[in-house]
Amino acid sequence: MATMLVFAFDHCFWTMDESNTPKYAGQEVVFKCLGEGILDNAFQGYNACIFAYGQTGSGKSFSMMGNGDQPGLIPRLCGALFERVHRDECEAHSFKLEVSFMEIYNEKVRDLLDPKGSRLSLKVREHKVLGPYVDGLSQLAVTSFEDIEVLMSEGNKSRTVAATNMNEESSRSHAVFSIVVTQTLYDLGSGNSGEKVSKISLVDLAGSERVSKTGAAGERLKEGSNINRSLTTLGCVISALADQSAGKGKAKFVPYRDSVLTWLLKDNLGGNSKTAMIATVSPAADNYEETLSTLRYADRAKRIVNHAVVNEDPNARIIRELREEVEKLREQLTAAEVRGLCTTDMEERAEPLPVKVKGVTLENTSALEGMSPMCSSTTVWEPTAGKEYELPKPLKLALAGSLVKPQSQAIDALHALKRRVRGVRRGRRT
Ligand SMILES: Nc1ncnc2c1ncn2[C@@H]1O[C@H](COP(=O)(O)OP(=O)(O)OP(=O)(O)O)[C@@H](O)[C@H]1O
Repeated sequence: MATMLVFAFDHCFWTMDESNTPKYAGQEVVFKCLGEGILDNAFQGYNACIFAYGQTGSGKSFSMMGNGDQPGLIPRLCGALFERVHRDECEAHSFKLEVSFMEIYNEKVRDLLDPKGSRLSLKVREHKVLGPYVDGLSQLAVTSFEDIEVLMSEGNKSRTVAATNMNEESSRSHAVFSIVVTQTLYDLGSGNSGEKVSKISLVDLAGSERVSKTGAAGERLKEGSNINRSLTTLGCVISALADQSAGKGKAKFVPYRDSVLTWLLKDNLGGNSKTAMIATVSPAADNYEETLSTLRYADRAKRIVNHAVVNEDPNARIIRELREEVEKLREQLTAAEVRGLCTTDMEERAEPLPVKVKGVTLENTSALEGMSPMCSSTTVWEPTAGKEYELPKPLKLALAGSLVKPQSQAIDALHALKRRVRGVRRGRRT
């Protein structure tokens, strides 16, 4: 009897035949599904990560980097990142973007953006607060998408690739492309500022493979066993974290340190990061074992629950909260204007007042239902009728039979906001 295996996933992208338009999910579709969410998270101040896992030749590099005609997630993300930066940049909000690109080859870290082009391996160290990091890794400031494009292309050229039986240009290393986005928020009134930092890590893993299939010998064999070692450790880390998330082994040891890859991705795998995994599988007939193994990996990874937090300092948090409040108030005011509901009367009233329209007093203001008047304090302009109605003071309009006072609520909230700002400033002075 056939066994049915069930695997969980969030999206499935079919990329086998471009001519099959209804089914085919191109690079743009993958970006819209995964990339845009990751970008939103990063702008909110969360760390974010996408990593691609799969058998050699199954499309990891294609998904992450793509090619000239079909750019993958990394270039699309970078393009969209700059679009948003240019849209949001203003006097009260500035951005700093820094890029690094490294590969982990035979358990050693190499800087793919080293200006001197040295192939020296760099040391991994641990910071008490920030966790594991690569000592001496270039972190280059970029101000445009073109800057990033140049760095990407330089880095890709330096990557260790080789031909195997299964892929002419097989990545023999794990590549980690990172962008650190630092947002500075300024409170123009008080001159205070705060920072929000997020790190986006985009990881193209080396292919999982069976030595017999890749035809590896000599140097390729050594690479292969190191690749498999780090991917096996990744599997163990994912399993331990999945068990922890399921409450099965709270104190279960997570072997992050058993490979450089898992050590450096510690936060992305089980900590402060919103992480997505792309599992690539190939339709070739004899790939059953590899496909099964990839799906098992992905299924376990999906069970991990990370605990991401917004990386912001206290000043940035206060400025953000105040801005959110101002935004909410603006929305309330706009909604009031759009719905034509306004009041010059700050006091609560249970009943609508009679409204005088061109000398005629309307006892029931629901007669104005369906109109969309634009209000000033004493007149109502009804654009479709081309008429201006004069209104007595104090005034309150009730459309659709309901009495609301959005403007007064908004003003109350603004007063509360001002009191809070004053309180914050006073608190900071003392
Ligand atoms: N969805 C796809 N559409 C078109 N071409 C693809 C697709 N996926 C992969 N390819 C092509 O297949 C070849 C192998 O893909 P790729 O290099 O991305 O595999 P990989 O998983 O990164 O392999 P490795 O682990 O050996 O580096 C490349 O020439 C790539 O352009």
